[in-house]
Amino acid sequence: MLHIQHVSGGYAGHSIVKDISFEVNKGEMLGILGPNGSGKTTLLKIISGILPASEGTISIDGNKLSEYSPKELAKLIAVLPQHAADPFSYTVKETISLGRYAHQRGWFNSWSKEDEETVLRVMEQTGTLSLQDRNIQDLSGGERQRVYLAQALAQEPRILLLDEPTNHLDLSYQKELFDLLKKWSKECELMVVSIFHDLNLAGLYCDRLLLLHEGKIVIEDTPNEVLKQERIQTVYHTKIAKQPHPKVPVPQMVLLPEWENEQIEEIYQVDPSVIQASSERIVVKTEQPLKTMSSGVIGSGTGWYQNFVNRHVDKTYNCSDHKQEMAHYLERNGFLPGETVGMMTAVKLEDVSYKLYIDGNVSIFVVVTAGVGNAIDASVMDREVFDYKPGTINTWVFVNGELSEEAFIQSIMTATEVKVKVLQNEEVLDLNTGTLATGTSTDSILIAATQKGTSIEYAGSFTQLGRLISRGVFECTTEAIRKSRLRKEGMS
Ligand SMILES: Nc1ncnc2c1ncn2[C@@H]1O[C@H](COP(=O)(O)OP(=O)(O)OP(=O)(O)O)[C@@H](O)[C@H]1O
Repeated sequence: MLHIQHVSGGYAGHSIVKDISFEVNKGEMLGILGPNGSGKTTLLKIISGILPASEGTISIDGNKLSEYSPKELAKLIAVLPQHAADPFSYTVKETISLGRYAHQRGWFNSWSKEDEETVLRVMEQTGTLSLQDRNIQDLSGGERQRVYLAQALAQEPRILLLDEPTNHLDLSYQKELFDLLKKWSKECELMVVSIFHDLNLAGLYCDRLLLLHEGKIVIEDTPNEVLKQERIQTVYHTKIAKQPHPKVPVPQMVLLPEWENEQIEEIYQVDPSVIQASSERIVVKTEQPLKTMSSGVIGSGTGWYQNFVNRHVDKTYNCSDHKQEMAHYLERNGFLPGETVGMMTAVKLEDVSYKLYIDGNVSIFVVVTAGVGNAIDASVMDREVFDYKPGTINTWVFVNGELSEEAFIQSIMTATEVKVKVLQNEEVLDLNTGTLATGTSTDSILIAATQKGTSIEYAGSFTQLGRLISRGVFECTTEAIRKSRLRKEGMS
């Protein structure tokens, strides 16, 4: 275990880092964060023994750093410094082989089979094998960085200290490097202490993070605890937002640019002028992207979208990969799938119902197409499994306002509750069970907000927005169902 206790130190009698205490266990990765000049490199230099600590103790497995000989320390600790540059004209393999120095009994003629195998292995792991005969000075910054990492790994240290190791690396090498370090730290019980400027990379790979500010520890804890929006904004003096990683349970921090504020002046409204309805599709195309939560075939989940397409398909529509087919359809018709939410319906689109609803400084634009031929009662558990059928109720609610995450979710709840009520009022039945239907098997919903203007925290049925959604979805869904039923009756 690496144990740092009340360590202070700096340059020429002036303390840069003050009263630092933390521990790193075997197999653990600790990330050091902090703004420029907060003392990260100074702390790393003190841990490696390059700079003496003016106060406090550093010990490895219970023994103080000062009790180890320089050669013993060189076996224990490897350092990958910032902007490593080599004035000598070595080949890549020679440079990496220098990492074996501390393992050799005498410098001449003592190159062992184990040394050779270790160097070959780390060259393979760091992707430097193909560069082995090149001169280190002829490499790109990223290639050189990998060579120095290989040199540090060839040392087979117990503790690896890294100062911004991804400095010159492109995205794929950043990921590869940390995937490798994570694996090594666990498998070889390596203790890794690394400085990061990229908070997201640190949050993704480190077991714990230490945040430095003006030479002192602000907090040392798990990434989720350290990466709090307020704290990072205060320490880094910049506007950021925290959000969950889409795949793994770690936080991610995103920068909020200044132009985000500037655009508040130009408030953009979504209203009936943006709709284009034909028998083939209903399109809402907005001037600016809207923050969207939806269950569309394309563009589902949360994102920013500018085109909203409800496409008519025949009742017999059957496709093994309807997502891909829909993406091709959108592309063919000039909509970029990355900017579009796409839904399908077998309902005649002439029966669409849409309207703008305004209450003071909040307004919503509701668009509903509703076919109830496939209506089902969702409370009936034991039913035969249906194939995908596009006869459906598609509900779009565009909000002119800035919605919180809660408001997005509550908008979906409110709209769904109202839809169910409309189906009851209209006495729509599940044809299989004869009970009142709650929806169809393929209903889709979309809440899209301009994220400008009035800030809206909540959208439950009792709030201003909730009441607008209740009224809008109630009226539009009722009208759309009636239109669709009338058409069917007219046809029969
Ligand atoms: N050799 C030195 N002599 C005197 N002062 C130094 C020396 N090296 C660094 N400093 C000062 O110590 C302070 C901390 O520097 P350090 O390099 O540790 O910060 P850092 O957090 O690593 O910064 P960065 O993110 O910019 O790399 C800075 O004010 C710096 O000017």
